[in-house]
Amino acid sequence: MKTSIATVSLSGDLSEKLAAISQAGFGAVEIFENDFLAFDQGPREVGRMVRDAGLKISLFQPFRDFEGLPEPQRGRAFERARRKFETMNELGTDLILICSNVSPLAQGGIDRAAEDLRALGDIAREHGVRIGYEALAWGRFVNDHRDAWEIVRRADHNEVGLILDSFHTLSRGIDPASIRSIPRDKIFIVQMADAPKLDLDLLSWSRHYRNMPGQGELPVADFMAAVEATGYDGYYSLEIFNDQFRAGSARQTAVDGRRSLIYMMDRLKAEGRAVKGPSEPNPLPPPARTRGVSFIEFATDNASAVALSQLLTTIGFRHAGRHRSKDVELFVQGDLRVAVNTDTEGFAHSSYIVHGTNVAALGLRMEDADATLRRAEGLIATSFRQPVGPGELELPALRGLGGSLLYLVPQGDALGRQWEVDFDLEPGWDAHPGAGLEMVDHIAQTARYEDILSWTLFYRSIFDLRPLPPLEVPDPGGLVLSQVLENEDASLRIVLNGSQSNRTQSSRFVSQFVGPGVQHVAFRTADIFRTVGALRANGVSLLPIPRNYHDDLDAKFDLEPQVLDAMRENGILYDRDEAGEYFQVYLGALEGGFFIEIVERRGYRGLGAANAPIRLATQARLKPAGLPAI
Ligand SMILES: O=C(O)c1ccc(O)c(O)c1
Ligand SMILES: [Mg+2]
Repeated sequence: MKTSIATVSLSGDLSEKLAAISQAGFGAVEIFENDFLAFDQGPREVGRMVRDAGLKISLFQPFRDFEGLPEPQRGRAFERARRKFETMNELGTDLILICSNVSPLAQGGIDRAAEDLRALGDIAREHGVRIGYEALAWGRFVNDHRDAWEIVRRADHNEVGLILDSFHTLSRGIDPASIRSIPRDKIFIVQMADAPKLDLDLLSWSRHYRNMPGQGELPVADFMAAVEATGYDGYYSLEIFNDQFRAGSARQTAVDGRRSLIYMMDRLKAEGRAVKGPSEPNPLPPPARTRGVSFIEFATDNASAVALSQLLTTIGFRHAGRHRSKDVELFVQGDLRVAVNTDTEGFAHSSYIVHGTNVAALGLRMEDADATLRRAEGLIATSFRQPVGPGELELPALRGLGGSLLYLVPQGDALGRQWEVDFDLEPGWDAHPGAGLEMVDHIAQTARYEDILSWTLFYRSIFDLRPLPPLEVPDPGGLVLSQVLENEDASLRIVLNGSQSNRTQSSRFVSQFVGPGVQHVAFRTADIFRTVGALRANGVSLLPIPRNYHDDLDAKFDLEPQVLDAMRENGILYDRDEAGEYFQVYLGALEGGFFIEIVERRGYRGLGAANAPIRLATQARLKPAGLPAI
């Protein structure tokens, strides 16, 4: 697959963009005219910079408002084009994009447009360049690739071809199958973009909300499959107009872009919908199944470890053992494994220095850990290794959110032995029902707002987690975007939260406390009332929920009075969906803002989104009194 990306997709100046694009492994770049015009070096120097970065220029764009003009504008448009061709010769590119006319002066008429393109094709040929015609979704007369193709067909000129752009086709609901009957040599380049479904005018939607294939909701795979069916073997070129990407890290956006194309192509191949060219690299290992969370590892220091260990013990964990060669203590309850790492060297220690006490690593149970590692590397994720003691297990690991680690824990024998091999364990260490906490229900990670799409793609492409429709949750300090991802059997649920306001709990966690990372973990119990009873007997205080909330519950749901009273008394939140019921309770936060949630799920599938604003408001209100520390 030949990959390319438009400079308009990234932040920074032209040289920063080129460095990021080259580093992410793209073969080519579309030079967006503004990036060139605003740069302080001439076309020859820019061409050299591109080649020095190991890239080609796939396209120079856009050339606007060309076809179907009356004189004298028509003559001027030709003159303008001639000048661009000269620039292209100096840049060292042979393809320019002409987007369909949006000018009120445009006259329309398919044959008039075809004649204009044919005449321009002659001039292009003299300059050794080609022109590609693209239907903008909001073009005045041409807004559909089928019409653009008819114009190109009638222009009947070697130097005149079609440019397809998934956004323009899919945003208008045009069936991409219509691409299958276009001859491949007339498709000069294919631009790729996805987008969330929004009820917005086409131009604003396109200019602000495009995202990478696989990050949005448009049927980009069907579009790409249709292109593949033609035998097209040119560039897939990302053209992503997105406000967050313009503000984010160019390097990250470029990596995400390459990841998205590799992921899309891999999906198509797996479904038998892509042409397998001889030059294609080996397919990625298929996404291996995740089987829930194996362990959670905190990085901390000796002083803070006291409070953390105490918290774990009061909620029913027992100390189960100690690492053979590192300062790591293991705590166990039900299927839960929590490691508290106070080592003064290695990864956890660096994590502690940077973030303070935090969840430095998560262990994910993988059906095939090695295959997942290879898949992740194929999707240009960063793997991680650190020295292990003699005879100790080395788990494959990836860099995750905020620099944390995701250990890929193999299933079967190795999994069972992981603790025995590396830890000195106390007798009966793995049979401890404690307060009834059995497993991890979900992990909530807070990210920078502009990084949520990036991590969504990460979890989706590598771990095959399915993103649910994103939600906006009100916090007293602003809105929080909440993106849930889950695996097939919902044994792994990850919630990504991020906010544009700097006054929300999420933003304060990122900017003032820990940085991007795990902000809360929800443990699941089979009986929340019993668990809460045990916790209270241990002196654990729970987040008190306002009376109004439970009065409203009473009005909304037909609950037993004793159950409602018990919920009121213990600050238990409640929700119900067509599949069942959900109970939630929150503990106070540690210094830095990490907190624990406890849930009971009776068939219910969601995460209690309706209760999140109540919880956020309560945490914000109690902040000065010290229950939740943030
Ligand atoms: O928004 C635009 O103007 C614009 C310009 C060039 C393109 O290729 C495109 O898809 C959109
Ligand atoms: Mg385009």
